[in-house]
Amino acid sequence: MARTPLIAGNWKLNLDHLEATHTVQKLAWLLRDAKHDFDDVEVAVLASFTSIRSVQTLVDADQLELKYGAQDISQHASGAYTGEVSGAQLSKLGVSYVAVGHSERREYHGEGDEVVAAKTKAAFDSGIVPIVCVGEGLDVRKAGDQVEYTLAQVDGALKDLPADKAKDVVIAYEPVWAIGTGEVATPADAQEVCGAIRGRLAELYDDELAAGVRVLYGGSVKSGSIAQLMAEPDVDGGLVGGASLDPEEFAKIARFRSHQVGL
Ligand SMILES: O=C[C@H](O)COP(=O)(O)O
Repeated sequence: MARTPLIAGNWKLNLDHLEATHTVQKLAWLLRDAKHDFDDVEVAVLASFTSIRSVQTLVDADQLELKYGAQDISQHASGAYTGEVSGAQLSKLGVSYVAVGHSERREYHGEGDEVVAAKTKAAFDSGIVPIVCVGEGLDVRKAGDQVEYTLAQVDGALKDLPADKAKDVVIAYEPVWAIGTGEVATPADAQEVCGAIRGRLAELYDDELAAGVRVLYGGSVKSGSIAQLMAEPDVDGGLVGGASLDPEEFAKIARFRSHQVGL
């Protein structure tokens, strides 16, 4: 089954709404004439809550072929949860994607499997596709337990998720030791775990569902490394942090096909 590659930029705690507007304008301009190598690649940016409305206005007004999303979602639908943002609120802003279970949420906000599963469900309940982030830390990698550790996170995030939702989930394998460190996983490292994730999806659901789910790699992705990562059979895109703040670099990443070997 053909999977549409997804290149998603996670801006994290960067860019106010004016900077976000400028970044999207520049990105759209850089990608405007990329039709030949870009047609079937989806590009998205995950903005701070304060920027989403501005990004929406721009994307709608200029009919940009750019998706956008949020970096977090409340597990609750409404109520006395000060500071939280619900799926319904995000959905009203035309959000397509939301990151769930990012390692920075797990580490700094104590989000464990239960919360990640609840947020995954909350996203689907509002018609938003969750990008579920999983991946091991350095100690786990050194012990050689990266596959087992990451698959346990996949099990936790998808617990009780029915197949009609799971078929649309996006999973991002982000080894924590590669995030923001400049140390990108080798294509073989990425493939090992991304392939195992697809295998686990086949066990949890079935082969057909597993074959349709997009599995991204994240961790110091740059324009110089994306093409080789994308050449791996089970890597369907990138979740890009730092490099997504630079529209020129991010556009180059999105146009990975133009610098894939042999093209
Ligand atoms: O969500 C994105 C990842 O945390 C990767 O961030 P990075 O590209 O800055 O390493």
